[in-house]
Amino acid sequence: MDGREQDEAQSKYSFEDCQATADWLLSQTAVRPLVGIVCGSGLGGLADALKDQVAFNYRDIPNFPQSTVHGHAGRLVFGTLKGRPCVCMQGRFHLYEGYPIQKITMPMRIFKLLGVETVILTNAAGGLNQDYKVGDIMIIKDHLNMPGFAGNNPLAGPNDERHVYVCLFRFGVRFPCMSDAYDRELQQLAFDVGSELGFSDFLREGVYCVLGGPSFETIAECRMLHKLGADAVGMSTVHEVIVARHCGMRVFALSLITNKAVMDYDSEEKANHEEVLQTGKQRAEQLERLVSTIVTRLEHNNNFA
Ligand SMILES: O=P(O)(O)O[C@@H]1C[C@H](O)[C@@H](CO)O1
Ligand SMILES: Nc1nc2[nH]cnc2c(=O)[nH]1
Repeated sequence: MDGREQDEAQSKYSFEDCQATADWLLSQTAVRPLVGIVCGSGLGGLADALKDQVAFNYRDIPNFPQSTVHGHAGRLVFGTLKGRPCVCMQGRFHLYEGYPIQKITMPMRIFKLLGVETVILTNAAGGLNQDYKVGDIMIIKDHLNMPGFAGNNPLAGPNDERHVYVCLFRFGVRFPCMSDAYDRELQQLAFDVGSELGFSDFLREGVYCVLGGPSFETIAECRMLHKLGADAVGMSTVHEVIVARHCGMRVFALSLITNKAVMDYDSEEKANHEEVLQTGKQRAEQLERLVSTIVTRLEHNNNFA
């Protein structure tokens, strides 16, 4: 996209558009969520854990994109997790679906306007770290934003300063900090909860690298990403994190290691989406317990970036 196209894309998802969508949702449900959850590939079962659900198909929500990927149901579910009001995206959007980056991250701004304070994101990822096993859950402590290196950042384009000054920092500043993108207290909380639940054997922490997809990586690419410091590779999350932090929400993110990245020319293994969904099913119950227990321990947050 050139600069003009980027400006156009950005203006299509303006504050007013997001506000209209948020107002529509708030008029349809009495739930006032403080926690927003994004389910990764094959991890949509998390949404089923919500009680007293009010659910919307993405196609029925004004201005909302549509899910096109198998394993992403395309529903926005409001409800409570152990009494805590939540909203859960059962299906997310990816760059490779052909959407502008501003569109795939728009739900983060909707979360903000709904009153969400803490965002919990999950994804399926390939393990680059040689100590990782399929089924491990990696607490994301940092990221490598490869599309961002090439100028594809969800915050590119005009920054609506009006809202910075007039609307109580609803969106955010021109140059947001990302060295504190992943909340350290929440990472510690996740380790504590994981240990109480007996999950320590498969709980890790590491660096997630986002690529555009949809092709999986070559062997040379996996080797390079590992050398650059990535522990896991995927096709999502980072863009959402940037927008969530831009508008001042606290962020916690998890990768389920659904497959081992192929690093060796002698290997017969081949990354495939069926394996990704299958591993999601196998770890679904533990992931759900981990996330719902973390949610019950969250404190109120006013951490504006
Ligand atoms: O939405 P996530 O990041 O969990 O989805 C990953 C990346 C691709 O969409 C898909 C590949 O199997 O899983
Ligand atoms: N890019 C990428 N995304 C994934 N999502 C799940 N596994 C993988 C993988 O190996 N590579």
